[in-house]
Amino acid sequence: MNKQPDTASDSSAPFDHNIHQNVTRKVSVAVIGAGTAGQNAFRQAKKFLEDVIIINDGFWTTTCIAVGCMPSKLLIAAADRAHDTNHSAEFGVHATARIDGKQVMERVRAERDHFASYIEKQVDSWPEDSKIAGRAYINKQGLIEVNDELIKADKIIVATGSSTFIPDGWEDKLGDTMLTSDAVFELADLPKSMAVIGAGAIGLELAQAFTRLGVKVTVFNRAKRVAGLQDEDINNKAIDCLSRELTMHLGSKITDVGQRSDENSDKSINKNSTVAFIDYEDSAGEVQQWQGDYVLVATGRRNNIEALGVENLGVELDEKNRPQQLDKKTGKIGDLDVYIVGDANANIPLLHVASDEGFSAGSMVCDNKKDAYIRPPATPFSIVFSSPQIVNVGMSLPEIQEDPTLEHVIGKVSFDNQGRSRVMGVNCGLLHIYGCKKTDRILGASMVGPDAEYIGHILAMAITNDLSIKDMLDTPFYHPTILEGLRTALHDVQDLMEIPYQSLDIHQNNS
Ligand SMILES: Cc1cc2nc3c(=O)[nH]c(=O)nc-3n(C[C@H](O)[C@H](O)[C@H](O)COP(=O)(O)OP(=O)(O)OC[C@H]3O[C@@H](n4cnc5c(N)ncnc54)[C@H](O)[C@@H]3O)c2cc1C
Ligand SMILES: NC(=O)c1ccc[n+]([C@@H]2O[C@H](COP(=O)([O-])OP(=O)(O)OC[C@H]3O[C@@H](n4cnc5c(N)ncnc54)[C@H](O)[C@@H]3O)[C@@H](O)[C@H]2O)c1
Repeated sequence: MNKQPDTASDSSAPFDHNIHQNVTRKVSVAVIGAGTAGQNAFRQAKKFLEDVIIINDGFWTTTCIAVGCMPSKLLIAAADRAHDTNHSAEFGVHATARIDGKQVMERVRAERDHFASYIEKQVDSWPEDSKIAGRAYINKQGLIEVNDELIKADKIIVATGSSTFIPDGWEDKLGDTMLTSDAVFELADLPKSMAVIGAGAIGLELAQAFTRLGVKVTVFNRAKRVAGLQDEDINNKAIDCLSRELTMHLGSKITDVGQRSDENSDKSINKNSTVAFIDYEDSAGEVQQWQGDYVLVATGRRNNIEALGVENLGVELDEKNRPQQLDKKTGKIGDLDVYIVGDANANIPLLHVASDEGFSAGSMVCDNKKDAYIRPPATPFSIVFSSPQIVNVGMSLPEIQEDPTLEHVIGKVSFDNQGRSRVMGVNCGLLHIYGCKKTDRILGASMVGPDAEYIGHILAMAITNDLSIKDMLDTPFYHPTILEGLRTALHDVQDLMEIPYQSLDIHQNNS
């Protein structure tokens, strides 16, 4: 736990280094948090500066590898194998998967540990005196308290990540029947049943994976929305595709959660014979109850900043603990010598963003910026690894609609009958591309459908590199691919444009 503010040495002046205290170290740069953002920041700063330290509480192998991106994708990989085995009858291939739950979970952990070992090796190679294992707190004097140390740093990079948000009281009420993404990958075996609360990225990915592995999963979400989709048509299509295999109570209101003893419960899962329950009102307002082995709480994540003491450095936080005056390119806060990067700044809590921001902040703290490379803020881009995948790129539809100068058109393609998607039996989906009428450029896109991760990458590349729709349509699309669906949507955008397609005329006039 964080230490409390040192009231004995209270000071109203932020970052006041003149206050006499028993400083144990003075360094140029302190990085707090050794996840992806912090490790990148440390490595980059260390290239140019000797006296850089990194302080971390908990494991040093990053959230992404230990409990995030990688174990979740490993579970999905096993689930997809099972799903394909069990759903090949339409191809005339009949099989039933025999799922060994213990082996599934063991592989998830073994492969996760394999990835973790590379990070461990890297951290091991850093000088011992530059690493401190412990929870940091920034005191009223702007000094870092950690273990028995009091550290004065000229520049501080905060990379403390985020944690699962659990609604008040649920942890106590659910006890051992509650899971979060931190605990779920430690399950020794697959349970029989599970509720997943939250239909965001974490909830959807894990709910579908466990369903495909034979667990009876029920998803609860308070909004009639999945993955936070903001384009109604795409949201409705995603609900349509996903609900073909997932039981989802969208628009439901949870009124209570808890655990109770049940003699019929599976003792191999729960030695105390307890089961979890959820009292809820369904979307029609009917009072209902769910009962099962576990409740996986996936109700969002919050940045780890509330009790860190960044206010003592002069950082202002809003009511949601988001730092004000954040330079999204570098993580720098106003003109302070403070950088807040990765999930800690609550801007875009995704791995590639944490990685880039950490690298940029690590470059910024070096005096010799000649060798520094500040990465431009990435085009917004997210993928939910459900089947079908859900992707958002660039500006969202509400953002575009808010700006009347962005005269937009929406190019569409359905994947329900798209050639290759149908061949592969993955034909459920919809892509919307938001194009700007005047500039022939893509403003953004939202999609649910097969191969969405690749379509998303192509669209992100087009937006980042300012490619026109015409540039994209002049690029070959191989036949038969799912990506041909992207071309159909681009053609649809073009047909709605005020700029006529001129490729042939231009070439002829110039020759
Ligand atoms: C289940 C799950 C699946 C995900 N899947 C994806 C995905 O597929 N793709 C994707 O892009 N993103 C995914 N994410 C998000 C991604 O994992 C995060 O955006 C990313 O890991 C954040 O990195 P970070 O460096 O900001 O924080 P972290 O890696 O969390 O590092 C923060 C570190 O700071 C430490 N710390 C906190 N407070 C203190 C303190 N006071 N003193 C010292 N140390 C402290 C923490 O213990 C931790 O070690 C997923 C997340 C989860 C939970
Ligand atoms: N593939 C990926 O890139 C990936 C995968 C997993 C996680 N992540 C990252 O992790 C972050 C956190 O993911 P998340 O899914 O936990 O959060 P989220 O904010 O995306 O989704 C939380 C969901 O829980 C619902 N919810 C909240 N409180 C509720 C309640 N009391 N009852 C019912 N529903 C409730 C919300 O309506 C929302 O739909 C994401 O924003 C993303 O940045 C990314």
